[in-house]
Amino acid sequence: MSDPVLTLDRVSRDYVRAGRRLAAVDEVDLVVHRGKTLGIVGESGCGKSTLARLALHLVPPSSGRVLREGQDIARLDAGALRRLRARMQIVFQDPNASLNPRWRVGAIIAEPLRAQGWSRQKRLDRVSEVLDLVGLPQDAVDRLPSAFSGGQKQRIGIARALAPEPDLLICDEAVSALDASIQAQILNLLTDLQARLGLTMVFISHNLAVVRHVSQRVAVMYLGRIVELASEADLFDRPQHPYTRTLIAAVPEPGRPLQAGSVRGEPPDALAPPSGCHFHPRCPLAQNICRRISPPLIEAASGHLASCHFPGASAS
Ligand SMILES: Nc1ncnc2c1ncn2[C@@H]1O[C@H](COP(=O)(O)OP(=O)(O)OP(=O)(O)O)[C@@H](O)[C@H]1O
Repeated sequence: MSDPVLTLDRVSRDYVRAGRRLAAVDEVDLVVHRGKTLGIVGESGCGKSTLARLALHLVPPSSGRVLREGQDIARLDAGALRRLRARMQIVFQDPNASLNPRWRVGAIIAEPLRAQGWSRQKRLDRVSEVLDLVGLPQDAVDRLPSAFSGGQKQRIGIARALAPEPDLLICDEAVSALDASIQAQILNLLTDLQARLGLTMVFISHNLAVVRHVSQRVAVMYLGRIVELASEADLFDRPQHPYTRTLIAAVPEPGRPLQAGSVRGEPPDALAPPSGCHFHPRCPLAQNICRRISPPLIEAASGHLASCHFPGASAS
């Protein structure tokens, strides 16, 4: 396996809401290897965006460590942290919200370079390069975001993220606001860029089909925890956790009727998580032990982690 670019070592992030502690991310262990894409999937509120913010050091962990190439980010001095920030970039969900409508595209893309002290000529050259990389015309530099379609705006967001030559790109619901046909174009662009630039990516989405398209490994999150982690093929062909199986069953496939109601019931309240396995109130396999004991994330099959007392079992 290639070297780790990003490591989360028992990372938790708590918030306090209504006077109570909420574990948005709960003791997560993850490694993202160089040149690979790790997909993170889960329902709204399971902690995906908090995980992205932790990885980018936009919020510090409440406990645990975030390591970049083996170095604890929290221990870097200000200069090292500033240089590191340039090397990890994020593409957001909604390009309409993340692109300043009053700035021309050239200025938007060059902004992170200005912050890094690049000279004007170097900025101009780099903007021209990244426009080519993302398939936008050179004359885009002088236009406002409003002149572009949703898919093109997301290309501008990707160009801005790529401008400072990051080695780690985090995509947080990066195609979720786009039409299906445009989603496919942007996903293909991202996989192409990854291969050409050797990027390491963390690709976050509530949409399993989208995550599958771009990821080599996939982590499934539920209420702040990783409940399953495996290669893309193992996760989809041999899911071990009942939550993952219900998510997969809900993915529409040509020729297969859509399964009604993907996961039964609503996600639990993060302020009052269920006892034992957090998934047990919605699980078709739940037994007494599931209500009492939280299952650890362990190897259910070779290289395939799941936190379930009955991995691989199916409901009869
Ligand atoms: N700043 C905050 N203060 C209080 N609670 C927060 C904060 N940020 C996130 N949370 C809570 O932490 C939990 C995880 O939120 P997060 O946004 O990380 O989930 P998510 O999976 O990205 O969801 P979504 O896709 O809806 O954004 C939620 O219960 C959320 O309400």
